[in-house]
Amino acid sequence: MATPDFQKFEPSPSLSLVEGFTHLPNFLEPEEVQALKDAAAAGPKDETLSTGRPLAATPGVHWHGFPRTHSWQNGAQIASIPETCLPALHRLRHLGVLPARYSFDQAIVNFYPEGCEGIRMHVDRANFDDIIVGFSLGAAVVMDLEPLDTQEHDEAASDPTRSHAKHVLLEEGSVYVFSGHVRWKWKHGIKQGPHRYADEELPLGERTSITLRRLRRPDQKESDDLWMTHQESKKCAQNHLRHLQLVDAC
Ligand SMILES: O=C(O)CCC(=O)C(=O)O
Ligand SMILES: [Fe+2]
Repeated sequence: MATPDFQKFEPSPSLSLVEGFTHLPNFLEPEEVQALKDAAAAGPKDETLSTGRPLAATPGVHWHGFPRTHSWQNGAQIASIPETCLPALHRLRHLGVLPARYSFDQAIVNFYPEGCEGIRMHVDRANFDDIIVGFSLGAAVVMDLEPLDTQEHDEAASDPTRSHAKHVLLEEGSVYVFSGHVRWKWKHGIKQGPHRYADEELPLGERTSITLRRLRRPDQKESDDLWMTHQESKKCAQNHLRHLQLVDAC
């Protein structure tokens, strides 16, 4: 794979529509897009496939919306989702978009069939920590962002230079990062297609997103590894549970 050109991806303020939101179009190299598509097509290695959106409060890779029972192609030389995401996560860390020593332990692979209803406006659950990273594969869509606070909403709406809702074009290979204000104080969602962006109708097609998260735990240890192993993450979760039981018992 070619050496990445970090200069090319320098995040500029114009890429941040809302405080805490970073959008990096074309951030993934074509080889990375292909490797992620292959990993998504191969399906879960040993993780359970879910069709709805359960709590997903456990570490590992969770698969949502896949139309078929998707079984790992045994013996295929295909890297796992976390392994495939790592180079791009390293670049994000190098650019300062991800803080040093912040690690992930969960990925949600969402499949959106062509013309599906998208994903309703929501704030990502509080059992996930401050930073959520999303990779886009397949058809381009528009993600809507809207403040939760009606005051912020009204102020923005009365200022002609700011629209109360923001719209981001998520093309294949783009990466977005939610943290801080936008993570906790804004909601986001994707409407049913076809979408319009800059007066053009976007072609319909299937799309897969991969969002990387970290389960929130008070005793979270900092790590140089970008992906916390299952074992470490499980130990951390057990400690958290013990901590909660102790608190409950008091
Ligand atoms: O498909 C996307 O990029 C967004 C997914 C999302 O918001 C979620 O899984 O919470
Ligand atoms: Fe979300």
